[in-house]
Amino acid sequence: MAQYTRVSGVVGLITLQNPPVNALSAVVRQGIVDKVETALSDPKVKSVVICGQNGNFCGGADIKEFGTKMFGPPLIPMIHSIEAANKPVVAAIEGSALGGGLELALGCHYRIAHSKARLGLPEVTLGLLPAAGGSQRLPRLIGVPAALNLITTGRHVTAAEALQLGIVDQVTDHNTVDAAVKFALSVAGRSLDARRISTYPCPRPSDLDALFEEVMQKVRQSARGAIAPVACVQAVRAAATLPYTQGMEREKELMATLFTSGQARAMQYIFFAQRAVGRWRMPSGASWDTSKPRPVTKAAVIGLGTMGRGIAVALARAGLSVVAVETQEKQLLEAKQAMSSMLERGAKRRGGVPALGLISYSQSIQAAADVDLVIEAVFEDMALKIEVFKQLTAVCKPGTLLCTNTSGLDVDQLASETPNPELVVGMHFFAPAHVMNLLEVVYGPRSSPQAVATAMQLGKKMGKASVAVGNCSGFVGNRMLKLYLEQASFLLEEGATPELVDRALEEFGFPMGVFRMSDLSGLDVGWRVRKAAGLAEPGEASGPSARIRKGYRYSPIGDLVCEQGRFGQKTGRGWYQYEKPGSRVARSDPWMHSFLEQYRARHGLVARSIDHQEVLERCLYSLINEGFRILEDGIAAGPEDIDVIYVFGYGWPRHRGGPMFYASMVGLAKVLERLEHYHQAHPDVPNLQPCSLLRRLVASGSPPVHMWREVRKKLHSQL
Ligand SMILES: CC/C=C/CC(=O)SCCNC(=O)CCNC(=O)[C@H](O)C(C)(C)COP(=O)(O)OP(=O)(O)OC[C@H]1O[C@@H](n2cnc3c(N)ncnc32)[C@H](O)[C@@H]1OP(=O)(O)O
Repeated sequence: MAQYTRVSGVVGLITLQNPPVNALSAVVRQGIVDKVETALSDPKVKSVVICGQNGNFCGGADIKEFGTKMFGPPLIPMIHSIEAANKPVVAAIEGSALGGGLELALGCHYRIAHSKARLGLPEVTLGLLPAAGGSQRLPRLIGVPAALNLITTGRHVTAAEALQLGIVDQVTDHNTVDAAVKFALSVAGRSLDARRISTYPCPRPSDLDALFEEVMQKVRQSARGAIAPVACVQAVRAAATLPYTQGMEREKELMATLFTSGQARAMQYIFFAQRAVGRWRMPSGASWDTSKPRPVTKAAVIGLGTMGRGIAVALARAGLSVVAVETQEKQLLEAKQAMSSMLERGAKRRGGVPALGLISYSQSIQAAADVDLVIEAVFEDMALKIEVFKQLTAVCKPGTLLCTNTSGLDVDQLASETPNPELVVGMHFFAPAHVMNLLEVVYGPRSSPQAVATAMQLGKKMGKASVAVGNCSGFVGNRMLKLYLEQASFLLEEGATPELVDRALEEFGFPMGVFRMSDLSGLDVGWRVRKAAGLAEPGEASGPSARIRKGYRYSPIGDLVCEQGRFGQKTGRGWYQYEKPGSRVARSDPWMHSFLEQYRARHGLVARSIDHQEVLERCLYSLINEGFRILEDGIAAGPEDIDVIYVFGYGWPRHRGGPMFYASMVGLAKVLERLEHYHQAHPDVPNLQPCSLLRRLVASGSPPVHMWREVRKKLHSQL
């Protein structure tokens, strides 16, 4: 709703009231319409200020209303009536003015923002476009190039940037409502002819066609099949080429297509999933609302390889005091240099001061004596990690949380080597750790809820989507990835090329196909893991047993490629060839094609034609099937956890909502049928056998994603 008061005798103050972000629900819209009318019809009122309750202007349309029947006054006429008012209306922007919130502010005649406010049109991140006039007013106000940038990326700008761009008229460090009221008093009675943005001509750059062509090309390339960014460009083009009313018609048309699209549903699902994972729950029943995190102001990072460096930088950026420990002097000096330039580059990009002073460096683990939390980031080797944990136990003050950065080692085994296993959790960061926005917080059966709460809060402070998951080999992300990689290798054996597989996955929306991605991360990492697990065997054995391990189908192709010293980009050769070691542009490699032909010939395999659909079904459905197993095992609390992990950590296209959401969009019955089909065709691949939760969900009528937890609970209670 909205509250109305008269202040300073002549200013009508309208306060939006819908905690926590004053979203424009039907009741709020009705409130605004009513209170604006009251203010405009009151002869004592000379000007109006619109603000939001609790230091937050407005987080935009109420996203929860999107899937439901819309009630209440629509946004567009509401904003028009504000703009058409004959008394000045001033928006007092604190907190955020996003989406419909900024569109409301653009309908006002003036905008005053607090210096800490954030403004933006993030609709594109929800699969939409700013369709309450935002796509038509913003270019008229700040010009086409700047508006295109904001609308197609959805990025939030600071008050300072908003002032520079001309979105706001004034920025204050003091009470924003007071400043807006003062401003409203100063402009009372002034002509508003020049303040109605919809009446402005849209500034037309001379090279309009070239500009739109360039932006459209860029957007199509980075959108990877997402339709909203393309529609955003089309809407801004309408602003630049059509009169306002026709532009509004075009905006409406484009929005109608987006609003009901599966992509918008997927992106809105991810918006809420990202928030839902913060409400974590452990199988013991302990949860986010019953477990209080410990304060962490000082942390240590042990081991300054690639991961350790990124983690230490991310901690310092989050404002923590960091002790960075590396026992090798040369490594320590290199790390110090690299981390300083990472911090400097980051500060330059974001604006601000690099947090160099927050990091102290040491060669001795003793330096971790007084920290609240340690993140061990040494080499992925259990014996080494156990040794480091022993030293930490001897050195650290009692109660220090011991976290291990591992991508799949047994957190519980490590915990059992310490006298206080309840203080041990896994923190699986993704490389580069100062850039990637995902963190898997891994709890073992003995991790205390407080340790989990602390790691989750720290992850949030570091700006990462943090997901609490149970302990198993590969946790959630890598456990599922293993099956995806495995299918990709099988497809090569059966006749596909790396190019074909990658093209199918990139057309689906992944930024890189599986083989290009493996070349980027380094093929030797997985090879080492397979050797340690007794899977990779040296030499080019032939015959049926060469492709069987532990009774099941195994593809040694990746091992053979590594035996050639082809580790990907870093060696200039992998699944593709590169101009030189370290180059990034993957080029098709005739060596690989003849290697695959020889491999098939040696193993008596006859290449067959494989299409994109088979690539997608085999790679994605096997990964999804493992996702269902993970839910069944209780390793992830719900499908949202898996989807957030995949969208934030594994490049799953956001507009497809994550693997579990995607499965529900495809139809669970179809996924089940295709898995059954492929399992019949490949009975030596047990992972293709559909898991019982998937079968159970199909048997219960394929309920929507948010109901899967219930079905799983019933399944468990019957076991
Ligand atoms: C007719 C169609 C018109 C469409 C135009 C639009 O306006 S589309 C919406 C555009 N707005 C946005 O995309 C903003 C979304 N919100 C945010 O980015 C952030 O919430 C925030 C405003 C920057 C605040 O961030 P903060 O970290 O402080 O809080 P949370 O993100 O945790 O949010 C708190 C709870 O509020 C819920 N929520 C936030 N925004 C909305 C919204 N627009 N509609 C409905 N609900 C919203 C959010 O889900 C949190 O609630 P939970 O119960 O915890 O999920």
